[in-house]
Amino acid sequence: MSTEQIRIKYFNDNLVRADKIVQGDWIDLRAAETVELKKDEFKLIPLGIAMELPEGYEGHVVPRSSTFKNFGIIQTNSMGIIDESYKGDNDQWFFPAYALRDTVIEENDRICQFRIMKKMPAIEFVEVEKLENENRGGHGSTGTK
Ligand SMILES: O=c1ccn([C@H]2C[C@H](O)[C@@H](COP(=O)(O)OP(=O)(O)OP(=O)(O)O)O2)c(=O)[nH]1
Repeated sequence: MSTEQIRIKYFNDNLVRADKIVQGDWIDLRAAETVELKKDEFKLIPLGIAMELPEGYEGHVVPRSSTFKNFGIIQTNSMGIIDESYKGDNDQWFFPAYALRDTVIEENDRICQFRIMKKMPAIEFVEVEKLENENRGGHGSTGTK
């Protein structure tokens, strides 16, 4: 299995470096500085990294499952999308955080995780009057049991 190389820049000398990972694992990301949030406050938490993603890929950033329990924050965009073009020298990744309680996130706390994904193929929309397929029904149409 081949290994992809990703050029990464760190904005903070103290930040724990990302490890080489086993195929398929998500990669944890860390707060690059200590951030204090009051209940109901919103802040962008810097993740202290910028990357040049492999051509044709984008990055997906989501919270760790323990993030809310540990820090009382949720990610306001649910999932962060890192565009392939977001690769400038100052294109630092960030985590948009909303606090549901007073909290402190310490430098190097692992608050989220990411993976790279192949970008969608080019798509062209073709407008039609009818789709001519059977209706599946939605919003609970298959029941709960
Ligand atoms: O959680 C996130 C979401 C985005 N980004 C960075 C990478 C992304 O490429 C850039 C722009 O994000 P997006 O396209 O989602 O933002 P937008 O609100 O559409 O702004 P823009 O007009 O800059 O595209 O911000 C992050 O670091 N973390």
